[in-house]
Amino acid sequence: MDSAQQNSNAAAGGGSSWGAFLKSIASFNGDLASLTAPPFILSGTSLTEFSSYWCEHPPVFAAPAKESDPAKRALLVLKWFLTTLKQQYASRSEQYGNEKKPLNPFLGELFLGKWEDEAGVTELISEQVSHHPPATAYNITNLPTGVRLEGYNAQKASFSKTINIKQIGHAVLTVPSSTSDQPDTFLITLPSLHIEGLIFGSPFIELDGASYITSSTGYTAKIDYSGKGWLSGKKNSFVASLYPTGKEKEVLYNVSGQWTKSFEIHSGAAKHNSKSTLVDSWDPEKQQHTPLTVAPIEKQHPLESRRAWSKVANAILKGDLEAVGQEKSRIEVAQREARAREKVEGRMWQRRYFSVYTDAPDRVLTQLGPAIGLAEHGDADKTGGLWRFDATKAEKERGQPQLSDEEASKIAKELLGQ
Ligand SMILES: CC(C)CCC[C@@H](C)[C@H]1CC[C@H]2[C@@H]3[C@@H](O)C=C4C[C@@H](O)CC[C@]4(C)[C@H]3CC[C@]12C
Repeated sequence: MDSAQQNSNAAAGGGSSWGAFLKSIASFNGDLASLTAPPFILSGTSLTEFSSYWCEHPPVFAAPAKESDPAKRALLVLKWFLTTLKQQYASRSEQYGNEKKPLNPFLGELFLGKWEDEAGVTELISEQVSHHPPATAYNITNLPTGVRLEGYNAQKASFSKTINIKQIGHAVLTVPSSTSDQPDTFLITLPSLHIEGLIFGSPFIELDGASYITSSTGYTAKIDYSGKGWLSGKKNSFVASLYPTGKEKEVLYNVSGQWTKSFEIHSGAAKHNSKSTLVDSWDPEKQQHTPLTVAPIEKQHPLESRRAWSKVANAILKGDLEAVGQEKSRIEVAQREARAREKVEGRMWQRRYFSVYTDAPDRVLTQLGPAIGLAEHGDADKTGGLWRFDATKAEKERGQPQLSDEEASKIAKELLGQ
């Protein structure tokens, strides 16, 4: 019996808590962390890890740096964005047969790693920068080309027929220019999503609405998402177009397909137009992905995700729900105590790699936001601030010596109760 069948039996009431879970969803208050999900839905992976989904294919991420024509560069950025969707939104359901509920990161949680392949070294820094409201910030840099993605996001959930999730936040891709000192900047919005298959006990993600990428060189891409029964009748479908900003009808390239399967890029407004030619295509089945390298757990900082959550993750793997509860609550209690100490001592938790951008207004949002409906404030009130990568802090972190075992144990005790 495969996992979808098992879940479906569970959903039919085979002694599982799925029915109770569905009932609890119906009275859902919008707080995803508060959902008590049945064991098969629990994941031992924290949301801070999800930032790595932006770079499954580093050569595709870095490719825009080698293109000097601004329209073709914008197309390469759109292509890279589309190639990330499968891992971002379908990797758990493809691997396990159903979407899973990730671990809710604690403030200061880190996920650090790097990819090494023909694109050279690409570094990932992901940090939980806010707990109330929860927000994760990330910075990904391809060292040889300097192509850099930074962003932050939070999720706002609501219930209407199913769980609907709006992503708050945005990403900024910087691509060094071969002709000018000023790099090209691409402002990226994030798609909304909802959960399908809840009733059958095998939830999976479907994207909806539209998301945008707009560039400082004057090009905008609009991506329209649809599921089964909509535009193409196929799940995970999308159509995208790239046009000079403000001239939506003057389409230079159109892209269509399924973000979980393959897609084609054609010139002009329509795929089947006699003047349109096939420019490029992508089939994830035919592509190699580069695995992310993460330090072995014992070498990680105590606040690094896999080390901090290792006991919870092991308990989830064993299906030992009592231990899951105990280990999670150790972290939660220690975190509450840490916040209380900070309050008494009149200090704030220091983020290691990101700072709230206070020199308002933000240059990128002011310049590019209006073209795609993003406000200057970047929804900072819903993400605990407008977060930007702080290179000075990162440099300082790099210079830090490895913690001794005693120092690591002290941090783990004080901040994680371990
Ligand atoms: C399975 C369900 C019943 C429980 C709810 C789980 C819910 C909190 C999870 C499910 C999918 C998660 C999305 C995920 O698809 C991908 C991303 C992209 C990444 O860049 C940022 C996080 C985000 C939006 C996840 C948030 C948590 C979601 C909605």
